[in-house]
Amino acid sequence: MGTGASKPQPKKENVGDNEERATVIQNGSASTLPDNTSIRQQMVQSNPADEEISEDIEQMVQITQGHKRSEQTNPQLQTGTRDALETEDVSVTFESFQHQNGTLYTCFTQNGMRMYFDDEKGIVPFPQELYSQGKFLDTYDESGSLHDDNRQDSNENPSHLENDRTNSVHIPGKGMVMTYIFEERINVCKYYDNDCDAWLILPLLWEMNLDFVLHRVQQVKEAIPAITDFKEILAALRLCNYDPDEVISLFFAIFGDSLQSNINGQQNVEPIALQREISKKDKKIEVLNKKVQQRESEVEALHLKCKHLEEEKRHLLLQVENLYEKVAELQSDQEKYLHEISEMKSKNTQITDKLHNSAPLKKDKLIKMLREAHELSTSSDKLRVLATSGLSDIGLSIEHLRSMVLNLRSSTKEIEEIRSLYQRESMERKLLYNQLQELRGNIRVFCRCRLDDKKREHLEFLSDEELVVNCNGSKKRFRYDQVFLPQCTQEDVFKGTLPIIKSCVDGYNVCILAYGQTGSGKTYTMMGTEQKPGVNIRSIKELLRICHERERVKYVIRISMIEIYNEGVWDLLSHSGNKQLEIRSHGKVVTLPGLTEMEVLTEEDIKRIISFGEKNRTVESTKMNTESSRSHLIVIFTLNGIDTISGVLTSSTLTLCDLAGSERISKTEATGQRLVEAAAINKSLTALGQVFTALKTNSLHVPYRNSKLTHLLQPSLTGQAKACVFVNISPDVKDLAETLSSLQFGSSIQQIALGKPTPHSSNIKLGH
Ligand SMILES: Nc1ncnc2c1ncn2[C@@H]1O[C@H](COP(=O)(O)OP(=O)(O)OP(=O)(O)O)[C@@H](O)[C@H]1O
Repeated sequence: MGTGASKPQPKKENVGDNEERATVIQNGSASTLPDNTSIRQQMVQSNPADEEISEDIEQMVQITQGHKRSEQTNPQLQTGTRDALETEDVSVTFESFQHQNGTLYTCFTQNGMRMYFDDEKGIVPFPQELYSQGKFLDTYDESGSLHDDNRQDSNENPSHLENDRTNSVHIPGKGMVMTYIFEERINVCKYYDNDCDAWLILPLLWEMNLDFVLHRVQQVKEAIPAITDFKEILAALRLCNYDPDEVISLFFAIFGDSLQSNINGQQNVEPIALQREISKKDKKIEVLNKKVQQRESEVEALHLKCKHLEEEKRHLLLQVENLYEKVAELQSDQEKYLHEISEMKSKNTQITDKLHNSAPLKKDKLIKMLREAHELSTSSDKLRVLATSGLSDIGLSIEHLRSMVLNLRSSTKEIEEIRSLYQRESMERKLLYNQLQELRGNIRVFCRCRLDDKKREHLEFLSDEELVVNCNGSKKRFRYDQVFLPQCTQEDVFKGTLPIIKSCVDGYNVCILAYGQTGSGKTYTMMGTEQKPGVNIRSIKELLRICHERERVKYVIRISMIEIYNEGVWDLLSHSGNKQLEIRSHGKVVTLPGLTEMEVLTEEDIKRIISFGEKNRTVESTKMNTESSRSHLIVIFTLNGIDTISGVLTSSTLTLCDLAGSERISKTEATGQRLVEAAAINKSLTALGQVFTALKTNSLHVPYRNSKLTHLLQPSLTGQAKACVFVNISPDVKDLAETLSSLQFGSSIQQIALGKPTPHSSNIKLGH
């Protein structure tokens, strides 16, 4: 650092404390004392309010110097004082004592005696009684180390310190770790700013121009070439007191062996950037997960509201119907009354006419007639009142009816609005769920090791994502989305496939494949046993469960079973037996005309149909003189759904594929029929590898048609699909070469993303 001789020296850093502290070291000679003007200048510079204290200090320094000088000029000085001053390293330490009433005392210790400056009395010993009424702030001794009477070492136990400094962070490979902002004394590179007349921190980029710093950054870079970001290194250097060794150990402690493998050139990935990327993705996944959950509950709420409104609408319609009936009844009553009134009126008229026209009547008859006329008039009045009230009832009912019809209209409108909102929310939920899947990768690769009591010292399972194979003294490390240890259950394994099975119900084509040498556990993983069912039965059970749960969508599920043997495609569900099929393509649509499809409603249906297909497979295998492990078994479920609320149609397929054994021809020493089989398997598995490679390199042409297997799987291995590959391995050391080859195959797929998946209307048409 280019600090000019005339420039003031930087003051000692006093981290996290506003109080000024100063230390003056006197090595037996007055000439080694720092210039007291300089000390004062530093203190004033850092805090002008402390000018008063600095004057005290100046006075004390003068006293100390005077003391020394007087000792030189007066050899008769008291012996005790002389002895004390003649000790080799006589030091004066300045301290600040904070009284609980806020008063700050500036003290100094000389010859073991703590003194302070009193305004009236001058320099006097520090009163004993004050010790319990306040505390000493931090001081530095001559070695530069910090003393603090009132604190413990902050490195020992951070938990007692303030809580807002405590936090946690996820470090890939280490999980969630606790963090704490420590308060430490460190070296800081500053420059002298003439304009401010102060020492300021040199910004990172300029600091890089200093030889001192550059040299250290270079040292770290040379030791760990994987860390290329110089700012990252410099930041670490700053925190480690510019000690490159400490930085190197720090990086190794954090990033561990991944740095080592980078040094050995086995990977090109920059670990820090990658780990940050992973961290970011993890956070994004977490946010998306929350959003998905939120959307799901919103969709559920809307669905409930919709149901409720439909119920209300039905209820209102019933009421309207009742009212119509009541109005009709009242109208007929009204007509009846009106009719009766008119009849009475005509009767009345007739009687009056009779009275006028008839010859003079007898008195009795006249009285009787008058009474009758009176009665008629009274009942006519009554009828009129009844008719009037009937009419007003009708009016009221009509009014009620009208408001109900209006209500009905508005609730129909509301239902329509909710329906469109629901449609939007459903789409959004699907998109979010899909984004989540995309982040995790549309192709997930799992490794599963068969359960075996054989020793497996050549296999080391580092975590549930990593395993190492010891091969002739060298170690090969493989990383997958998940590694299932031999003791993992069928349930554990199935859990890994759950998310993509859910996607299938949302309208995405999904494919689950098991790859590995013969006997490595592919069939066990896919089919399983009666007691321990594998992915096939569990996934379709889950499909049925989700379909059943989504009341608003009506699904039809169909199953078909295919075997690919010697590049021939066979329908295993055909009742006529031995039926070979042709694959046809129209653009991206793949069809298998004549393929048998059966509708399934329950788990029992599926078990029955699959066991029928397996029997067919065994019969055919016997006829063809082969073993089931020499062919690929493909079970396809087609899901057609219609959303009863939004009317949206979805169509998707779940393809479950138990591949033939992947062992190499050279190892099997096959001849004749076996050689033909092995060549066909080799061809199809090589084609599968080529398809994955083309996808990995984003090739314009993906060679799906190189084998029947890849041709058939095309809809499940394109941008619109999601796939999951199980790499099954044997723990037996004699299978080491095949294990390595399978693991390498899995690793090559691991780095592929299928592109952006989209739900679609069916693009694999079966049985037409
Ligand atoms: N994880 C496991 N736990 C218990 N048994 C297992 C496990 N994996 C495989 N097995 C058993 O190992 C034997 C071979 O497994 P499986 O038939 O599934 O192998 P495969 O890879 O399908 O062979 P192939 O290619 O010949 O069909 C079977 O008896 C199976 O039950």
